[in-house]
Amino acid sequence: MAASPTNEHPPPTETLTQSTNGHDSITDHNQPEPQPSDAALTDEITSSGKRKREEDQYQNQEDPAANPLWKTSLCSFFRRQSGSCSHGSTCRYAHGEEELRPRPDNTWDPTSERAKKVLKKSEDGDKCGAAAASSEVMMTEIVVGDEDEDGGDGSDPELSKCLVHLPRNWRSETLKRFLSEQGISFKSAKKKKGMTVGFVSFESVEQLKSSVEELEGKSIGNRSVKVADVIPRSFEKKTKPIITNPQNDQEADKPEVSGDDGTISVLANGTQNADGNEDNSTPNGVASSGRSARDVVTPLAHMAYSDQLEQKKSSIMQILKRLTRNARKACPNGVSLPEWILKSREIGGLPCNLEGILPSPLVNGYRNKCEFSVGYSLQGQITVGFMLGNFREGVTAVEEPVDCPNVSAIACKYASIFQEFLQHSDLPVWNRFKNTGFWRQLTVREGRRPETSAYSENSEASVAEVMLMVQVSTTGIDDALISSEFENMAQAFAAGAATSSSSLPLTALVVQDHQGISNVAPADAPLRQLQITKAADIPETEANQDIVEPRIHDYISNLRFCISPTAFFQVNSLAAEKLYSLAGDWAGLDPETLLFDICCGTGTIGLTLAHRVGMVVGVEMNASAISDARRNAEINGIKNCRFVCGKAEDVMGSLLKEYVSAFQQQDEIQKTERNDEASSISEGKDALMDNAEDPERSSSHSAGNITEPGEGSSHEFQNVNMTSECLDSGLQEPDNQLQSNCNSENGNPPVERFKNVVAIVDPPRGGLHPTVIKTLRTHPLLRRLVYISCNPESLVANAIELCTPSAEKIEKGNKNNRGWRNLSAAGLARHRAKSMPISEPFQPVKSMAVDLFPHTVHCELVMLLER
Ligand SMILES: C[S@@+](CC[C@H](N)C(=O)[O-])C[C@H]1O[C@@H](n2cnc3c(N)ncnc32)[C@H](O)[C@@H]1O
Repeated sequence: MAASPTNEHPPPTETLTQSTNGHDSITDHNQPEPQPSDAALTDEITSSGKRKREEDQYQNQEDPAANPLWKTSLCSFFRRQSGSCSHGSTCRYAHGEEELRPRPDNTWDPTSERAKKVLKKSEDGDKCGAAAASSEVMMTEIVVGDEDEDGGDGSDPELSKCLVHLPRNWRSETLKRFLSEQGISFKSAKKKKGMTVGFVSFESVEQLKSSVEELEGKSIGNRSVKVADVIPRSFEKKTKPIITNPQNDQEADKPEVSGDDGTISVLANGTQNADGNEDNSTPNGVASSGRSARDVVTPLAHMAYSDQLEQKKSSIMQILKRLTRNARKACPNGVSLPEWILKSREIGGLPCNLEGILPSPLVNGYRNKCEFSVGYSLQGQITVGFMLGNFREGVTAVEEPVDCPNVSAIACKYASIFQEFLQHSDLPVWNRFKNTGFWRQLTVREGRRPETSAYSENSEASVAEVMLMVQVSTTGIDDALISSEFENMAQAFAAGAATSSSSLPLTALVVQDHQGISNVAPADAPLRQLQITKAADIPETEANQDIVEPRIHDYISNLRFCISPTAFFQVNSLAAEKLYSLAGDWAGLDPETLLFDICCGTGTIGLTLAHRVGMVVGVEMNASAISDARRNAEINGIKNCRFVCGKAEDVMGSLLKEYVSAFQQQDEIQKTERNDEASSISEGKDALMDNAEDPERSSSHSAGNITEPGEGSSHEFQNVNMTSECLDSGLQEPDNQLQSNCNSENGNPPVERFKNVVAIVDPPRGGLHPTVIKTLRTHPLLRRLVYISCNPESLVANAIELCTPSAEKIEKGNKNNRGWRNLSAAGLARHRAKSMPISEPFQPVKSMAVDLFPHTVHCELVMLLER
């Protein structure tokens, strides 16, 4: 749906009980309260006669789905008869919430959960708006007025106001037009597309007063405008070069959601919650708004850890039940419900047992990676810490990471060293509203010592290495100035580390140059390593004089892992160890197993399980992470792993085909051996070896040109042999040693050993690409799949596609049907399940939560799927 003043989608929320993919939250803050008369469209249609007439009316249309009222009301038969309706998929009414579409006036069936949510949001919004109106919007960057000569802001913050509840798709021009149409005099007006707030400045107190009176409560669409103060009310202006980075306004629409590692640098769903207290500072970082970095970053910190675990477990149970409900709904007519759905009634509707939740060995200071925003505090001070809310709602205030129990003491110290440095820097901090400035973000990554990886609450003592990555935007800034600032920064970090009460490790300092609007930089954003001036007090081993590449190390299951600046690594290493070993136990591994580690990052899962399988094939799209994975295999002396750089959706089909072919080949050989008693087993093996050694067949290829299914079989033996396979990515390692690490351990053709094919998938928050799901589901030899997810919602959505029984006849997808935009993740998955090629479905066998993120709502979920 296109955004319009009356049709705006709220940002995804971060709670476990609501979708984080945005689909479930496609509700409208600005929707009017559903009118009682709307109910006539559902509950009053109870007489079969009336209903029949309406049904006929729809059925006679060529494309009933084109009717604007199609599926805009819930089917009362379906609801009353617990999920059955004689009209099946041709019913014009929605069978459940997932099928429900919005009405032409953008309202929802008033009996639906969505309508109730909208109503609640609108009530909450009014409360929140009232609070905002009486107080302030936490936009701590100067946004009003035009820039003056010295690069500062031309407006007096005392003569500036913030307008709340504006349509998201408005820009400055729209706001100016609106104000002019209302006869409002103003000095300047700014509004960024994507935000719900705008900023207006006035020429005089009189002008401000009369305009505020005129504007307060004015209706735009179905929302009332609220007028709020801009904070901070006064800025200590600094004369700094202002460098403009012209950006596409639309980028502001990009959601700033938490990362796969539960990244805590950016927030979702922040709302203004000011209490009007003018003196808005307290020493412990609690803002006048009543909101602190601790509340925002660790919302469960006020609860006992055992209660946090209970809460997460019950949230996950609710999400898991969606798998059963949706697979039941998606089960094609005439196909019997699978056993696991029938049995789900015995376990409260769960698709399989949730066996519990594994607690994190470390509950405080467990994060080995923190991303700190750079911005202004509510007092207008340059601050390095966490944002107190969502930029879209006008919040840019950054507060120090005080009292956030998941952040390590070391990370806090580096944030504070950087803050001190920035307060004296000649270059400006990044202004999110204007997309100008230089300093943007600080990432602190820690690597632990092996011997202190024991479960200890003193995590600081176990940290041996620290890598700092500072994100900047260099556009338009003089190179000499940049170099001198970097030099000063390196000195500041080195001195700060050395003079800290217990000297801090400092292994590598990297600068990432990023011009985009959101701080989430692409993997290929330029990196530059800075030399750290060795301070006298830092022991030789901890200074970085000889470091060629910026990397740190951590240990999981007694293996050493090398981590480069942008590679993914679980933020809670000790809990990750538990996660991986659980996945390994459930995967049913043995020396005859070929293990696919899909979305393998630095190879952690595959490498920690390599000793339990015949061979590991890891797939990962981040080139640095793959390079780390190969190095990690090497430094740990692991030789039965192959790491492929590429998107899983691009390479999995080819990889599986290679191994399917290998199996088929093996079967044929075995059949020949059985049929021909005269031929010896060794002859069969020799033939295999001969083929494997055929140079025509064993030439290596890169991931970029991995053969697509059906492209010929010349790679079959070569891939089985694996003699030169490990370098099959665009990123060729020059080191021959690495190549040898990927050979089979004893030189025998590994095809003999791989009786089982198992996949462990650990995708990013959005889940697996549909192509990967299809590839895994339709691979006949893949009998077991362990799904690890940091987002149980996407695990459930993917599992719907993996576990729903096939229809007898496959529905062809309608490519022109844009109705999918209104579907929830589960609804979309059901829709896709219909066009899944006929194949044996998986069954959910068991699941377990693993808490990698104490004090937050996030949690990992592991599910075993078998067939
Ligand atoms: C949740 S992390 C898991 C990494 C690793 N298994 C671990 O535990 O450290 C997800 C990984 O998937 C990678 N990734 C994201 N999309 C991908 C895709 N389409 N194909 C392959 N890898 C992908 C990311 O770069 C990231 O390393």
